[in-house]
Amino acid sequence: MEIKVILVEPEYTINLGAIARVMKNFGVKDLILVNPKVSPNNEIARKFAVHAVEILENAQIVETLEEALNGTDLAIGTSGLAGEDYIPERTPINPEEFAKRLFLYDGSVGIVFGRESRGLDNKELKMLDFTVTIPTSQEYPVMNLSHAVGIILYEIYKQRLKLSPPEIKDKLRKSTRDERERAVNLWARFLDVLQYPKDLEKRKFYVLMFKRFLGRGFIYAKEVHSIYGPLRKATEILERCKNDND
Ligand SMILES: C[S@@+](CC[C@H](N)C(=O)[O-])C[C@H]1O[C@@H](n2cnc3c(N)ncnc32)[C@H](O)[C@@H]1O
Repeated sequence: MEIKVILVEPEYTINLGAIARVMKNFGVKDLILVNPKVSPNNEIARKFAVHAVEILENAQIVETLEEALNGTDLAIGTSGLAGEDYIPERTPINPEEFAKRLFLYDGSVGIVFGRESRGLDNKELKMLDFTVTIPTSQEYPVMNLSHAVGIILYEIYKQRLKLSPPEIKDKLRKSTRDERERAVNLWARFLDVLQYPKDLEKRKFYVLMFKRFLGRGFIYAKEVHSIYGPLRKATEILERCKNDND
């Protein structure tokens, strides 16, 4: 499993440095910066990175979150605002639960952190498979960006220590984003042919729920493949019935 830390529009050099340092502490090397507001090679960032300047030097800079997610099989958002359960983009799991499930996974995982000023918006969270929220005091739930990165990487590191490499390798292969996306598209097509629900917004919501369900479940490739056939068949039968009736 390969982990990438993705920072969306980071605003403070001190945080960049502190994040590079904590990444190295927990053995994570890949840093992607989406449209950063400060340079990773700034003197202050380098000073706070201490022995991890190479992480700043090798950081990949991209313009959009889409670009950053290219090549990731699983993309996780992080938010201090857990929100209500009925806001799907913000229905969270905690970092420990996330880290445990992560090690059943083989692919490339992008962990996305938001801006210091306003976090990630719902449109960005929608692009991700699910959200992780660190439980904190309700009096002040939103953490400093670099502290949040540290806690999540620490939880992953703890799990890494528990599992030996051969055990990890023996696990079945987990589904990739593309494989799950294919199932989501088939589900969307099925609902379109079924014309259910009539309300298009509601239909889109059902598709989003299906995507969340697949993402949060850490589904095996074999499992997701087993959805394709029945969905495709059901859609074909429905289409045929419709054509016969026309
Ligand atoms: C300073 S916070 C953003 C604060 C912003 N005012 C907001 O309301 O979202 C910057 C980033 O740190 C991470 N973060 C902060 N608190 C967190 C928490 N309790 N759990 C998970 N991530 C958190 C998230 O990635 C967040 O986007």
